[in-house]
Amino acid sequence: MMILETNDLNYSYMDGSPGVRDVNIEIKKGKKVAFVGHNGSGKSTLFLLLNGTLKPETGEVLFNGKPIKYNSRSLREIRKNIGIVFQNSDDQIFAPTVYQDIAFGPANLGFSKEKTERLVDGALEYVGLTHLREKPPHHLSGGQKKRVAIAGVISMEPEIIILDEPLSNLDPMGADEIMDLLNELNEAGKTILISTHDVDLAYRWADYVYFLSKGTIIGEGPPQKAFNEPELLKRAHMRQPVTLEIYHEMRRRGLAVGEKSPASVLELVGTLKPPELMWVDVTPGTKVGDSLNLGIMYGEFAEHSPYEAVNAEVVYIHDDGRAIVEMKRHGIKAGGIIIFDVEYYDPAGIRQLIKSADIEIVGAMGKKSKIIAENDGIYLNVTSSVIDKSILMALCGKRCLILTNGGMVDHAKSRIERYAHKSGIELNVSIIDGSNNLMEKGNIKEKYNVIT
Ligand SMILES: Nc1ncnc2c1ncn2[C@@H]1O[C@H](COP(=O)(O)OP(=O)(O)OP(=O)(O)O)[C@@H](O)[C@H]1O
Repeated sequence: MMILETNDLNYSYMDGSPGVRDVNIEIKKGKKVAFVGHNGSGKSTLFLLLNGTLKPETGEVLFNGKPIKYNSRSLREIRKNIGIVFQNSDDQIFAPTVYQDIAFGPANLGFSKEKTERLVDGALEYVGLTHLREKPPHHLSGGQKKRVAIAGVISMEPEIIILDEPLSNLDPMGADEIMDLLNELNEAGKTILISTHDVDLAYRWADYVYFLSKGTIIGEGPPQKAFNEPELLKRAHMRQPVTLEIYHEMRRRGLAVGEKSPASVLELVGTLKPPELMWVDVTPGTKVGDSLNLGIMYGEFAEHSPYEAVNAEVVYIHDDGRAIVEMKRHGIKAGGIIIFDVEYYDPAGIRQLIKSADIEIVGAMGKKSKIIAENDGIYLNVTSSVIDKSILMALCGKRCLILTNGGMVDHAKSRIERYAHKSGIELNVSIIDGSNNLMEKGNIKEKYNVIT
């Protein structure tokens, strides 16, 4: 059964502006869905209809199979279960302190003072804003305000979270943090809907995409299919995502293999076809006969062993600092990834682990892990797209540590397993959590024979 669906939804504004027309959508529980469309295409109107803020002229919205009724009881249930985060946080945040602002929702639902306090403090911790509990929200940065607005919604424990343009006005790091948070909420079972003009974001993030134009759904599907329809993109006033554009260009030049469009940089790298002779940029002083390290080949490209390091011998140096090199391969072992559940964190243990397992790359997913690492002065090499970047590093022989917690531990494991299954590469992966005593034994390298 669908968690949220609409039947022939129609809505026009009082002044006659058409909001949405004949909209039919079906959202499965636990999915990440993006609504992509030009300015004024009806995304915000649709979102307000989905959580009962607007009442359709005709058609219906169904939550868990039941049509929304526009009486106060039904609307209360809907607003509790379908939280909406507005595009402009200032439209949502109004109380004198961050705490009071987040408490507004649960208090309005009639929860006791104790329950409200527990929910608000939980939400504040989740979004990493506990230290700003008593601050006036209008003194916060754009990214912090966005997190207050998200905390206000999650404090009501909704099943669905809708975010209208969640990344507008955020800098790249702030945007990564919000997406990280949304992925964490999704891993915890929430269904997440966003609207966006950002095709790159919709392409890499969503499980399913709807394209809107002039209030109507003009196309839909999994991103790898929908974004490969040039006519649809044109009608939606959208362009192709950069990853896809590069992939198609590489294919045209015979540099990529495989039929399935890559969804990420990781998958794009997987399509690369290895030439035997190639041009590369070289540093001044490089001589003919020098050896360069170019990365790793595997699967159908590895000729003699499961993984092959590709070195290249310089055979010709051109005046402009480029050289022609000839590929030389030798079999090696790929690196590995340790997933560390920070619920079982202790500062001395983690430093010992980094040292004894020769960890070269440390990444953190989720606010809690980042705060723990920051407080302990642990340098984080990677803070966004952590799983994919760790896989890329492991493929180049590096040893990586991912700090995370909660549902993200299993998510990281299954993402790496899925990659290993699809690509046929066996990556060395291990989890450190409460179920093993690796941290206590002192000699992690021996106990932890995964990374060698
Ligand atoms: N309060 C309103 N009163 C009258 N017309 C409105 C109102 N809000 C939106 N509209 C109109 O409804 C149509 C859909 O607007 P909507 O805000 O839903 O689009 P959108 O896709 O969210 O746009 P954007 O990407 O710019 O946020 C537009 O023609 C818009 O002018």
